[in-house]
Amino acid sequence: MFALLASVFDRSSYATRLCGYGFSVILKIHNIRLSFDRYFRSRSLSNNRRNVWFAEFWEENFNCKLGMHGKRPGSLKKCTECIFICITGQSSPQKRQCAFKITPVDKRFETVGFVNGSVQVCESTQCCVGYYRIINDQPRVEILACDFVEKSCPNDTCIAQPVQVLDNVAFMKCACNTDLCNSNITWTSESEEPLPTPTYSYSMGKKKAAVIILTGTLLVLWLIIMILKEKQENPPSPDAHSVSRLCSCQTRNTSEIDFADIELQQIVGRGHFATVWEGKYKGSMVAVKVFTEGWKHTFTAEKEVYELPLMKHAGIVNFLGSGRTPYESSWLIVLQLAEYGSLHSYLCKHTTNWMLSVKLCQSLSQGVSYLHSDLHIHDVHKPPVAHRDFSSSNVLVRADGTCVLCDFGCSTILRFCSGHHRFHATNMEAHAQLGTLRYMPPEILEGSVNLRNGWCLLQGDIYALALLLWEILMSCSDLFEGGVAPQHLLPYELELGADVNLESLIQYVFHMEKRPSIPKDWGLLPQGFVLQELLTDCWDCDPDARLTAQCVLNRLMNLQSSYSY
Ligand SMILES: Nc1ncnc2c1ncn2[C@@H]1O[C@H](COP(=O)(O)OP(=O)(O)OP(=O)(O)O)[C@@H](O)[C@H]1O
Repeated sequence: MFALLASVFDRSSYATRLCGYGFSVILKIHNIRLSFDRYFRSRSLSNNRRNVWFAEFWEENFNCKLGMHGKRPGSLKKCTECIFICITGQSSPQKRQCAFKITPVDKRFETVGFVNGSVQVCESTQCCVGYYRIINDQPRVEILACDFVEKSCPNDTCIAQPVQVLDNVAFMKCACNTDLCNSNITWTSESEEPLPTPTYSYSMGKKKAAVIILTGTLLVLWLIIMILKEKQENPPSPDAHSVSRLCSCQTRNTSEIDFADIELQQIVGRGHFATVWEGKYKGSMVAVKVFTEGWKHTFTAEKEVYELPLMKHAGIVNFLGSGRTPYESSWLIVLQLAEYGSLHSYLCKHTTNWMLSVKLCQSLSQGVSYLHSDLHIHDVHKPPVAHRDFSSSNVLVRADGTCVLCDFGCSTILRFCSGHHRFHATNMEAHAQLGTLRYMPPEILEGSVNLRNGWCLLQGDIYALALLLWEILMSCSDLFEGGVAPQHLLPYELELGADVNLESLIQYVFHMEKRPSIPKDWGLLPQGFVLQELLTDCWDCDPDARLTAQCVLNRLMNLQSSYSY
């Protein structure tokens, strides 16, 4: 009985808000309502799968299929909790959701929020709008979307405003302030009364233009005077320019490092583009990445990522500055030293226990989540960055057992500058296939994605993140019978050998949809199923079905609190 009521309430409370159908149960007794609220808010995709109404609700609203692993028929993607979290914006579930539909002629509304199928999550407004064209006295949907800017929209249903005639076409507009309220237009008798067609005489237009030009000129003059005055009164301090403002193309000015202040001691790593030294700088141990002449573009690309605003984070290796060698033939990036070196060398030398594995996995996911985040703090903007070359050689381990991300030479900054669409990959390298072969997602191996689409690049990172999590978990002795973890292997090393080639990877990962094997021992462990599900949801062959890094982190947090040794 309770379960039945639960499903009814579950459906009604969401359905009336999201779908516009169903019914509401209003419980008068406050305490009962509170406990009902608590119960229903605790329901999620992972703990409510037996509730058939809930499943139906997810499948209908997010156009996905529940409980599908491996192959999926047709084009339906698998439902994940992140479908909801992604469309509602990772960190702000209270963002307004509006029904979304646009005609091909007006694409401006695409940019005012994140679009997922027929739903748009508004970036900066609480108002949904609907524009209907009146054809043969019938309204035909022209645009359903979030409003351009925050305007007043006091109604919670989309009540049609009186008909307007523009360019001999009759339009009707409505605006409202509840989720998906613009999917239905409400008619009133006044709506049918057309507003007088705005008519502008030529002379009126000219007068108006003159007034606008005059006001504009005065305004610009006033602004110039104010800026000059401000500059005279407050000369810029060195700090005032440490973060440039307003546009996501802004960078942080960092200090040039004088090579004479660095004492190189020993080589700690070599990559394709650079040699990394352990050294001393101003009394602290640092890592110095030295790029030789031919790799200036990689140096510049990597430096650009480190110099983005708000890039200081516990999950990203700390960038101290950059410089050149005395004879100007090499470029340097100076970084905080990660005491254990790369994750790969760490896992080759150590097995871990459950707590340490969770710590490594969590800090790694935290770093990826931060790197992918689109952050606006006051007027400073950190755009999302797709790493594009995750591997256990490009993740470092610090002395406290946490992971930090490094090596941004292949990364793509997903700019949002004037003239570019949201999440647009703007650098030339973005269009090339980059990264370490073994960690490339199937869609990139096979070449079936548009590499200009920033979202696809982020989804590619999640696939590689899954392989990294697998590597960490495979070294966890608590996850194996007898407490003995196997020798560390790279992903697909067991199946395809130490030197994988493109053809065998495409065949195995893309056509056969195979992934690194998950030990049978995990089936016997209480957390084994959750871990397996986490990995399969991240390396899913359908990139849209993959979790976001924030979801991965949330799941790992739950895991840590649920299982301890
Ligand atoms: N901050 C650091 N602290 C300690 N070791 C580091 C640090 N940065 C890099 N290393 C070591 O140097 C190796 C190479 O570094 P990195 O991946 O940045 O170079 P790369 O030439 O860009 O490599 P790739 O071939 O992966 O592109 C790492 O795998 C790691 O072992």
